[in-house]
Amino acid sequence: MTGYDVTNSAAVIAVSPPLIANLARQAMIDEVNLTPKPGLVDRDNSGAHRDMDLALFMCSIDAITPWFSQFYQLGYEHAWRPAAEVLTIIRPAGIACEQAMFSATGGVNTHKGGIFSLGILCVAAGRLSALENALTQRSLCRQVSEITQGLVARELMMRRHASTAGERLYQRWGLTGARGEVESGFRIIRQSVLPFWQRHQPDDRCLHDALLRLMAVNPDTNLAARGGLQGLRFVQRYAQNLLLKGWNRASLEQMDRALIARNLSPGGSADLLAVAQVLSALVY
Ligand SMILES: CC(C)(COP(=O)(O)OP(=O)(O)OC[C@H]1O[C@@H](n2cnc3c(N)ncnc32)[C@H](O[C@H]2O[C@H](COP(=O)(O)OP(=O)(O)OP(=O)(O)O)[C@@H](O)[C@H]2O)[C@@H]1O)[C@@H](O)C(=O)NCCC(=O)NCCS
Ligand SMILES: Nc1ncnc2[nH]cnc12
Repeated sequence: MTGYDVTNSAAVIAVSPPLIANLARQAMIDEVNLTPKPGLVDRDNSGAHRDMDLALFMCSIDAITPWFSQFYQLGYEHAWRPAAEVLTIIRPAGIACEQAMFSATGGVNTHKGGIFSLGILCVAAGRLSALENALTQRSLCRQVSEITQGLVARELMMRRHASTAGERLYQRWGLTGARGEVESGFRIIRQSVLPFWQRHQPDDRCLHDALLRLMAVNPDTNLAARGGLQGLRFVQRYAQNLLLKGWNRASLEQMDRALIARNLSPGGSADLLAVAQVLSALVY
């Protein structure tokens, strides 16, 4: 691992990956393999992307997921610190993980948001474990929110010059993107997805339903970056309509064609689907 060498950290213990790291890896694999997935990379096509495919996503996942154990370990080691100090401590590892992703993908941004959301989740799990708190949906999301409190104000509200898509979209339309979702403790997942998680359904139908529920409400900065607020609303309304009327594989394939034709990719909702799958494995 270049850039951020964790092997010299005395605190790093050679242990099997913690449960949360394994859950996060499996969730990333299940997300990209879910098919069809409107506008997104899946087993059938690359959605609204010309620079990535399923194989590239698997390379990205292999590069990223070893870091999840490091994130967990960092949360564990620094559990004695106030939550407000943790993000500064873990950011270098997060950025190093992004670099590992870019090295594996030849510079293509496959999982920048996924690294942030799932990475913070792993840090929070390590922190809870060190404090001997039970790992539940509520305790984990509360811990995620505590670690990132003030992130939107610090990094979006007070920033004068935008350097990323997310920062530009905040200045233009007030969209808080991944930062807002994480700082809320994954509110959209807690309120719009987990209460409806259909465990008794076949896996694909459960994940498709969850993805539509995310698309229906998530202010996804990827959609806004590609299609403006009109593009974001188009996808939200389309998903709301399918949830209202009922959907099947054919209607998802039709939505896929509609989003591809408009160059719309709900990448943020794809990341949140992986987060939702991890949380669904925990008790409430
Ligand atoms: C905190 C950062 C990650 C913020 O980055 P940024 O300033 O860019 O802000 P956002 O746009 O808000 O977020 C970046 C990615 O997060 C995903 N996302 C978007 N909206 C949401 C949402 N509402 N909730 C959750 N997540 C959201 C999305 O990521 C996915 O889409 C990307 C692929 O799609 P694509 O359209 O191809 O994207 P591009 O390549 O950029 O466009 P094209 O050029 O192809 O047209 C992919 O990243 C998916 O994951 C957003 O893109 C960052 O600043 C940061 O701090 N990073 C350091 C890491 C860190 O701190 N880690 C700590 C934890 S260990
Ligand atoms: N399957 C997918 N396609 C495009 N962007 C994504 N970001 C996360 N998962 C994705």
